[in-house]
Amino acid sequence: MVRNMVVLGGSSHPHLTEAICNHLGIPPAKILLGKFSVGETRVEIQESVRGKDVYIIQSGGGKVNDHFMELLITISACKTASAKKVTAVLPLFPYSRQSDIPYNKVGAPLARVGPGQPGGSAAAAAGGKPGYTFDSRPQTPYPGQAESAGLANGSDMLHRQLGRLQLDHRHANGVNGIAPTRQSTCGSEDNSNFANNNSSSSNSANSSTKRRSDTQDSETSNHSGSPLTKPPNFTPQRGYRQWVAQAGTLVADLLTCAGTDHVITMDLHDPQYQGFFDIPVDNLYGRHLLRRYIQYKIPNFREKGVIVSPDAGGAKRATAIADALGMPFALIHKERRPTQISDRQNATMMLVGDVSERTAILVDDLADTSNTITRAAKLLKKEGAQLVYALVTHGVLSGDAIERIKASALDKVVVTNSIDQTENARRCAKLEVLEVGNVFAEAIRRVHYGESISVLFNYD
Ligand SMILES: O=P(O)(O)OC[C@H]1O[C@@H](O)[C@H](O)[C@@H]1O
Repeated sequence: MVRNMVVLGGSSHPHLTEAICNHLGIPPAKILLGKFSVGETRVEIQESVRGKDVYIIQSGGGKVNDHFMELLITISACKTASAKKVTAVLPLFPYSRQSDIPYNKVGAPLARVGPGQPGGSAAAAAGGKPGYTFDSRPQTPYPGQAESAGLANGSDMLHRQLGRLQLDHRHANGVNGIAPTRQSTCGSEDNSNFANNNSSSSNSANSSTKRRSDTQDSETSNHSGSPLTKPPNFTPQRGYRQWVAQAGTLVADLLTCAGTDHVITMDLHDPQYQGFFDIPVDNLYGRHLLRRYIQYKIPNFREKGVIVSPDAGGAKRATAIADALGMPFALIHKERRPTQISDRQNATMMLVGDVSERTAILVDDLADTSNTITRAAKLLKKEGAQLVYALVTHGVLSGDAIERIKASALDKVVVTNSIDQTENARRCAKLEVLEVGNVFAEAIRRVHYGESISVLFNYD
């Protein structure tokens, strides 16, 4: 029984709150969570937290925005009720993939587009249904874009902002017989290289603004008489997305403003996200759980197994497990250049390493749509793997993820219950769930008594 501690559970994951409280030997505090008919969140803490250390359990899956708002209100309620210290326990940190720029495979927001629009798939065009694109929407501003239908249909505010950023359409297109030699920072491949070389790949507003004014300077000099050539055809460049919100900073600020004194989380997608806070953030590792699963549940893992990272970003995490278990390692490289490979599904993935006749064990921090792990599994089987496991810390499994897994080459998907998996496990026999309640309970206990958290990172 721990003293002077209150554990409050948000509505995202009651099972985990219960598991944590069981380990700590205290009941969860009474809290009323609901909604007013207008949809606003209602929180009422039904017991005293005065002078107590409060731990609020709320995870980032499911109705993530509602859960986050509920968390902020609960933190604030604890503070105004004179709690001594408030710790937000976020097994999956919400918005953690938006710590810098919006996530996706190529670094631009995944957007729905209508048939016939740039980026709309052929299938979408044929079926008349909207498709999805990894292109930035709205597109990177470029000369003349204000006249395009896409922008005309966009919000007025965005339109105005983009309009301010645009170069003179007539200059860029050589109307009036004047065309700049280097017309824009956000145009052709050539120009994109030019911009990157001069900006150390920074996307910040300042550097972007600077690049733009450099360009305008160069245009002016062109006007003053140097020989001018027709610019290359303009294609919008990926990468410059000044108008896209960087929600990670906002989320960190909101938590701090609401009154959070401490954050406990697990396997942050980007560990550097901790640096967005000026309060302590304990980022627990899920890999110990995954490692133990391999040791105790995967037959002949040492002789037959190979750890695979589905992308370069997860290589460090995967090699840590491979090294600890003395296992070989393979990497799937996502090739973004066009190739002649006829199998379009796998055209952008290449395997580095040998999985032939082996049990391939994919390791990743999270599976959301499960596109990554299902595509990786297909490739691994094609390369001769006998069995494919996917071991991921956070099973977000949104949208059609469960159907995708069921239909995939994956033999087993192992996730922790950092997000509630009750329904997913019921729907998918391939899914196995590891308990994280004990890990979080021990972290909470250690934080509460001022004991070392790092020992939690070292256990086998
Ligand atoms: O392909 P889905 O499951 O949607 O997304 C999961 C991938 O996206 C990345 O951020 C994760 O690290 C993982 O590799």
